Amino acid sequence: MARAPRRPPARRVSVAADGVAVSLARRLGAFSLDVAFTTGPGLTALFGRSGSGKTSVIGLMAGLGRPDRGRIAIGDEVLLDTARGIDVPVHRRRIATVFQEARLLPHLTVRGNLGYGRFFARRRPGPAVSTGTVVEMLGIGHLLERRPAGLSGGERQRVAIGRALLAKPRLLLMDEPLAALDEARKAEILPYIERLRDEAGVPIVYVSHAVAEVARLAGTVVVLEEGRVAAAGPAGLILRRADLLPAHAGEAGALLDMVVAAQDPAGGLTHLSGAAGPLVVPHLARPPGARVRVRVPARDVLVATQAPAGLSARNVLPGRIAALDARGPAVMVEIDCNGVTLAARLTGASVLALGLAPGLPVFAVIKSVAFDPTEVGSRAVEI
Ligand SMILES: Nc1ncnc2c1ncn2[C@@H]1O[C@H](COP(=O)(O)OP(=O)(O)OP(=O)(O)O)[C@@H](O)[C@H]1O
Repeated sequence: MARAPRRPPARRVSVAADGVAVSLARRLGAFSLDVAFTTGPGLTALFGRSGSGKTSVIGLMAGLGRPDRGRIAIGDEVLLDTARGIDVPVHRRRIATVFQEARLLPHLTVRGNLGYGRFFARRRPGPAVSTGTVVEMLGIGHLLERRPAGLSGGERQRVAIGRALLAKPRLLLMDEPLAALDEARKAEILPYIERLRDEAGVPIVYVSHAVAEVARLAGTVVVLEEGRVAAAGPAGLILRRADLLPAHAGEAGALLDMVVAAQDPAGGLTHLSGAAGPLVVPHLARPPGARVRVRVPARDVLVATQAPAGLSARNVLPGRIAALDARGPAVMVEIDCNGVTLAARLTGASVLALGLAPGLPVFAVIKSVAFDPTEVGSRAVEI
């Protein structure tokens, strides 16, 4: 069995100019929360299994409870510092929260609910985002005169996001905003959250326990386990490392930033290009030139030491073994494909039989069924 060299600890993100620095400690009955992390300027996922403390962190950040010890700063503005006696009241924190349930005001129309968000922005400094911009970004123009009861769950969430944005927040907290929606509604709302991330200019802290959702949306991932930060860093690094995702190790995989190169409607295929090499995936309804993020789960990658022939898989990328990490019966193999790291999950026996070792030239074979169109993210900017 291949033994991996000990890895350095997870890389941590640096504090961006408008990033958020959080440290919070609180005892909640038998549960003790003690976390410290910083966010990037885009979307940071708070990721962990049920009961790891995600909602508790969001609640303390929103000011819905007080930590025993803690500090929260957005850029250089300190909202909470228990050591210095600073505790900015909730209504002056300018942190907006979107919950699982949209919590719209039922007697008001969508327009009225959005107006309610604007009401809070009146005396807040900085340029106001226009209602028209928010309505367009979230695709809710046709809903303005309707009441919440007549909207789908996904539509209600889009209105709740719009209302939150119109309150001119400095930070948007989203606590599992898709959890109450079925798969079709989730697929419908994800592109709007991507636009929000890329266009609204407000940092987002997004709670989720779904790898696919985090892979699609996050620039930075903070992994919580039993009230502690188990790992934090760029999404591409955290999500491919089974050792950093103990509760989700079987779902580890690489994130590839790619561009739609060409469509092949007759074959029902889309050709993607990226630094790792070209990939062919089932048809994606995106125009040529669109930037996408593709997740390649490690369990869907095979490793060959010679260029495979007579293979039905279309996606074969040359590379070199970068690292081997034995985890129980499985070995996580990192493959450097032209500067992009792919991960493959092999058995120890396969690693021995192939004689895999760092530096060895190999071919990563990706089963094209690995590409689920609903898992492919859009990105207008680097995330
Ligand atoms: N007020 C409280 N008193 C006692 N225990 C609490 C309190 N609030 C939360 N807890 C406990 O803290 C732990 C973390 O809960 P939290 O809701 O933050 O987790 P989570 O990661 O958001 O979970 P989920 O994904 O299920 O929402 C749980 O064990 C919960 O029972």
